[in-house]
Amino acid sequence: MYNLNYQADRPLDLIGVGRLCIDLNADQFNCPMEETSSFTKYVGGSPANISIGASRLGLKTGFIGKVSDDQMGRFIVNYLKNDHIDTTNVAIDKTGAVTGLAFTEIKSPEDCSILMYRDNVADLKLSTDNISEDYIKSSKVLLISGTALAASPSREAVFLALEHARKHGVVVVFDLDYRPYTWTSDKETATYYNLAAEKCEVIIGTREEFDMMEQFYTEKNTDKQTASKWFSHHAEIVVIKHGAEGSIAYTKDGESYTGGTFKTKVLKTFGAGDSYASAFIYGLMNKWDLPKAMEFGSASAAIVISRHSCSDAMPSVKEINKFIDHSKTNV
Ligand SMILES: Nc1ncnc2c1ncn2[C@@H]1O[C@H](COP(=O)(O)OP(=O)(O)O)[C@@H](O)[C@H]1O
Ligand SMILES: O=C(O)C[C@@H](O)[C@H](O)C(=O)COP(=O)(O)O
Repeated sequence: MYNLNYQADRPLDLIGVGRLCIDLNADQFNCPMEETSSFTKYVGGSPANISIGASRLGLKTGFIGKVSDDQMGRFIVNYLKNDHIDTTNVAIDKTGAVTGLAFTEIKSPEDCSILMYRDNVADLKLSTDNISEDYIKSSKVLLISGTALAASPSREAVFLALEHARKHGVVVVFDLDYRPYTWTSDKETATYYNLAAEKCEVIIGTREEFDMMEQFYTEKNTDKQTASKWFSHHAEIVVIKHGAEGSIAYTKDGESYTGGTFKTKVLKTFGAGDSYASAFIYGLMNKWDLPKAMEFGSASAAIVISRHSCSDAMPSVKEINKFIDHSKTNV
């Protein structure tokens, strides 16, 4: 079992911090980017997707981020507001920075990739001046994502947010969200990821993401060895995701739980991790046991990968329960 203590008096359940971007998802399937001619626009960025997913599940959600001072920035803020996400701490960049764009390529359901345009992006301009201690202490959970650590001043903003969260008993969830092209040096990447992970109660990542953090080791760690390192810091739960093979969660008391996957009609693979995280966090906040929270995460992922978008596709509790019931009656 795990031990996460949420402060009961907080008006918000979860605050996401970091990237607010745009996904431009290919309208043509089974088609390389060179031949793709049209895209549909959605709000994107891993922490944005997770926060939207959490809000759809009924968690009272806020966001700390920075958007461009243009139509794209306004589109993002309006979308969050429509999804009942508090945007009072979403700042507007005044330096002429732009919104990050993620063009998705769907060559086949198993072969998807993302082409990111992230030069001079507003999300990485988030600074310590945009971090309010009062706001952070108004939440039970703070969700951070690794990409915001890629450059200053966003990096320092996240570390300040972590400082406030630890001071005020806000449970910190870290979705590793490693995007190589936002970083310039492998060693620098691992260094900052490890420094942030030390301060978090829940760490969620893929095997490859943990491998990146462990690049200084001479031998490859097993999942169990990877997880155990963090229990000597603040971690209560470490989740290691293995794509279509499922996930495994470790708890500080030495237990581990294997999470399966649901059969689904995969349209594209991106969005799996973000939907898994939002539904898994929902389970944790409802104090479910880990197998139930992992099943809920896995079902949400199965739904989202069968749909065109990540953010817009995030399901409600009712949809996830219906999907689980339907899947169980069809095995
Ligand atoms: N092909 C698939 N079919 C069913 N579920 C999947 C599939 N791929 C991923 N999932 C679910 O999504 C979760 C996260 O996926 P994963 O690919 O590991 O994360 P990320 O998207 O962050 O790389 C998995 O643990 C699993 O539950
Ligand atoms: O995070 C981004 O900037 C892009 C996302 O919006 C995107 O759609 C995606 O890659 C989702 O990531 P995943 O859930 O880890 O597959």
